Amino acid sequence: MREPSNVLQVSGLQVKVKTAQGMLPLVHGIDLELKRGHVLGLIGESGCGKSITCQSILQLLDRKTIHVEGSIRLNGRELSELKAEDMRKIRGKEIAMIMQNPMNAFSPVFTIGDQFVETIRTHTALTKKQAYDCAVTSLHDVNLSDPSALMRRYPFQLSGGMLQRVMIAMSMCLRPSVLIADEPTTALDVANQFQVLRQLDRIRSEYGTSILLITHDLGVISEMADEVAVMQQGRIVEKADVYQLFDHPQHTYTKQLLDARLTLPINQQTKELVLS
Ligand SMILES: Nc1ncnc2c1ncn2[C@@H]1O[C@H](COP(=O)(O)OP(=O)(O)OP(=O)(O)O)[C@@H](O)[C@H]1O
Repeated sequence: MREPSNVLQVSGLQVKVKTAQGMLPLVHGIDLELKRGHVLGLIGESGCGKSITCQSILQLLDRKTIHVEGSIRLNGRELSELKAEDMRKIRGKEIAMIMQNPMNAFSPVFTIGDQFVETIRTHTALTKKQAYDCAVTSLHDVNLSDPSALMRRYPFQLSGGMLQRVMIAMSMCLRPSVLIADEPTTALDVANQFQVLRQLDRIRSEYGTSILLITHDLGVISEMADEVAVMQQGRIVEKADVYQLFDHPQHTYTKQLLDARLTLPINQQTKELVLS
């Protein structure tokens, strides 16, 4: 069988932050490959550089204080050379992100409905009515009750977990080739974790979207990921197929992460729900 091609190819990504003491490296030349329709899990301790890696891929970091080097190819197109304006057109439509702090992704002065419909219409040829209908249907699919009322609310009236689900619903309408999901289930209760994972899996299987999934929950990784990259202090220390990683971890740090999982009561309920 032919191997699926890489939709996202990150090579030699370095991120440095300007400090009073000079440039401080946060990410040390990492490589990541995400295949079409696959889920790549990115795991590692808090502060190891997972979120900053994702924000670099999407060029969301402040260029005045953070310096990014390396190649980021999306469907063969080099993103690091694009102008900010061109990158804005790609973000959301071709590569989207569900943020860990979703409040930052919304403007406080417009309703969820205005922002949802506007985002869809910026990237698609849908009419206002079609965009509204798509929004309501997908909000319902991510288990948000009374979607029509929710469309009239402002971001500050929703919890972080609700806003994350609004972002997933937007992706269901936009169907990007790559979706970066940064801790998409952390802020949710068990039933909603299950619902979100199911919808992410649906985005992948129905639209062929590739997902870069960041989570501390190894139960979620074992259920969702095809490949896994393990990050430690700004470096990728191990990359493997999910079965290989769980059954035959190679790096000491990976073994420590897996051992910690055996001693912690990690989200067994979610795992059982996903498996059922
Ligand atoms: N905008 C920023 N400016 C300067 N330093 C930053 C910025 N964002 C993150 N950092 C630093 O970069 C390092 C990596 O942070 P990052 O948020 O990527 O970690 P993470 O692996 O995603 O952690 P967590 O799992 O807790 O979300 C940390 O030392 C953090 O303090």
